[in-house]
Amino acid sequence: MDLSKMVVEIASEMAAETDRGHVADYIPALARVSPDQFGIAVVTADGTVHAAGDAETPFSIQSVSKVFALTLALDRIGEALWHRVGREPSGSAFNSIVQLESERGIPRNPFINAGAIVVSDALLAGHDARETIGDLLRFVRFLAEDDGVEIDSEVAHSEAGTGFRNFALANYMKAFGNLGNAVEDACKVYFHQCALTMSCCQLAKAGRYLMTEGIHPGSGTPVITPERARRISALMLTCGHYDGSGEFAFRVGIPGKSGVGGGILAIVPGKASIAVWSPGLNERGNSKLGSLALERLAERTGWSVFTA
Ligand SMILES: NC(=O)CC[C@H](N)C(=O)O
Repeated sequence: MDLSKMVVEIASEMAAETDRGHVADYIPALARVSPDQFGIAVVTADGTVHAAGDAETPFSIQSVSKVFALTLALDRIGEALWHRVGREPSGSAFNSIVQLESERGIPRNPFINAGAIVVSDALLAGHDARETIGDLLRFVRFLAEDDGVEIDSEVAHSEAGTGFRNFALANYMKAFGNLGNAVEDACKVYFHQCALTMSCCQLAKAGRYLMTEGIHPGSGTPVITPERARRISALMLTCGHYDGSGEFAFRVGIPGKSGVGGGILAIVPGKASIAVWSPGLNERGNSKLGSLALERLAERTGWSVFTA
């Protein structure tokens, strides 16, 4: 299998697609991004990077960051985190508030907005928001082995200025006693983590620890236990695309986490860490061409968590 050729082919197929979805416009700073872009990067177990298209262009990783925040939170807080956030797919939109009322402020999973705000709150644990944001940035730079990873403060402020739904989710959970810190601080951490800016190459490198059962390939040190790495991947498969998670699992068959910036991080255990990016989204807020590209890559490589 010639992966380098395959990613180049997929990138040129995506360039020819005319139906590219719609760029997220509810965050003003994201509305300006051109939908014409597409990038793909595949890092294999031996460390080789196969990339094509706009694979070096930085983009706002948005909800893909929920994977890294969850990893850090599990490492810091451990299993106690699961008292505050569930592990079930929500079947609802990523920013829905509906289930929180009958489920008493406990979000269904860490990959919807409400769940990620709880994770941000858990990471804060009484620390200063700036310090926590700095910790997250350093963690992602370490994972990617790249100090060029940045947080785009314009995106973070743009989102804070229009993030009424996220503030509503945080306030609602605070009312149920499921937020230990001030709503403003938990949301500040959340908005800044969403504003992490990475290229496909950086993102695929950052995701390698999930391909290698929790080991950071650069240093050989554990980022997280093998059991937790498997569980994070399980959550990516069941919850990583919100109410489009079933469809993604059906079409692609590997764990993936999407973000409204148009990025998706996908993991083939033991084989590859993949990042795709195209800013146009489908009706569930997942990258339209990113999903299509992963479907084609999975088809052509035979990669799936359902086959040996
Ligand atoms: N699905 C997403 O990527 C959502 C993240 C975005 N920052 C929001 O809170 O709305």
